[in-house]
Amino acid sequence: MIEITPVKTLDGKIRAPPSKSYTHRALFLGLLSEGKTKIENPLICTDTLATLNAVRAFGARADWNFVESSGEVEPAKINAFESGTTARLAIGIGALADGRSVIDGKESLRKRPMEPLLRALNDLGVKTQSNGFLPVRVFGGEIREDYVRVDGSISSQFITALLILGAKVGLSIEVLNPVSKPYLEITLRTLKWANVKVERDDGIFHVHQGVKADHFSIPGDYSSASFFLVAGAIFGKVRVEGLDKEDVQADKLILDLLREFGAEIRTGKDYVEVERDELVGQEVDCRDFPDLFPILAVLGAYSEGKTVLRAKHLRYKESDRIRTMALNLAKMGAKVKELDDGLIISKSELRGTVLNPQNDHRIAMALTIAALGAKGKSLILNERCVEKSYPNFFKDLRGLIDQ
Ligand SMILES: O=C(O)C1=C[C@@H](OP(=O)(O)O)[C@@H](O)[C@H](O)C1
Ligand SMILES: C=C(OP(=O)(O)O)C(=O)O
Repeated sequence: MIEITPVKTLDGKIRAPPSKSYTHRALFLGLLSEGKTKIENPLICTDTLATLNAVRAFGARADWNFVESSGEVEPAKINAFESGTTARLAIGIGALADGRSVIDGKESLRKRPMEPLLRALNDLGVKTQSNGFLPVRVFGGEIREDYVRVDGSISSQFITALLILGAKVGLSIEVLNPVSKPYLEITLRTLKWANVKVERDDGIFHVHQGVKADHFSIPGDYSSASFFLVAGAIFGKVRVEGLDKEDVQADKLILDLLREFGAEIRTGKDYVEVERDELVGQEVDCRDFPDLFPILAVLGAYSEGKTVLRAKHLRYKESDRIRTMALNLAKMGAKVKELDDGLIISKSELRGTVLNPQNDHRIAMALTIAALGAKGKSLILNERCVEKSYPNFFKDLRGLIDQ
């Protein structure tokens, strides 16, 4: 556990870690591309280690900065740890391997749904075995159809998995009720960098066969940066360097959201700076940026009036993020009400206490920021869960406080 001592103000800068979403995609597209693919500035964390291990298990020679592959995929046993992105993308890639692949994970990942992707693979003629959750067995090697419909109402990762599969075999993918839509833009952008041709026709993606990935340069991660950007809005001024203003990441929307809450935002060539101003609560549909939900709930606790946050699929992440945030913020004394699809939180005087993020990295990071303004010290249990996406989070926080 780690003790968090409240701060009076923050005024400093950090450098954003690389993007987890881009790193996953670069590694898997390197696997599917014949030859050597270079990866510059990859994120090294538990989730991307699961993907690096998977790429090796599927037959490539790979390390953090390169993947060398025949372009073919061998049957493999995959342990995705707790990485939903790794598991879903690996299940799709298992359809290419001539034989049986087994994709499994641990703890929270075994509770996260896989069924919409399995149904899509079955419709393509790929045999799978599972109860709709991990472990999943995929009997690959024969894809008999080139058109598939997929339900995107629980996760965009099912669609990303099919888009990446389509780069090898050619697929038309009809998407129903998509959530987290900007993550599809990240997928399309990395497919473009891998010279994959994709045509869009309303809700249908036509992915042409053929992938040649030579080089990826991973941009800064807005999801990880969001914790410190919100800290700037609440406690003073924070500059985050290494962020690309032109990026398509879902959580780049934190900038517009912070403006709507009332914070001062300044941007430069590769940085974003947030400064405290009068914060007023907002009603936000978080369906397209689910990873911002935990830190937006904290922002709501420091904003005048009420903040309403909604996104039903938040219950299917590393924890039930609606319940976990509501319970912990209530324990801090926040005025918070859990809804079926989100929560309502009002400006509250928070008090330090023992906080349990339920092993969910984004909850641990959000509660840490909440604790910085509480009355009295807090303890965060199992804080090492942040290593899933942001191993240097507490180091960066200490650096910011010491500036
Ligand atoms: O495609 C990706 O890289 C991700 C998609 C999102 O998941 P959902 O599409 O399941 O919401 C997001 O929560 C996750 O952190 C990463
Ligand atoms: C949910 C997340 O990632 P994944 O779905 O890959 O586990 C996350 O990073 O918050």
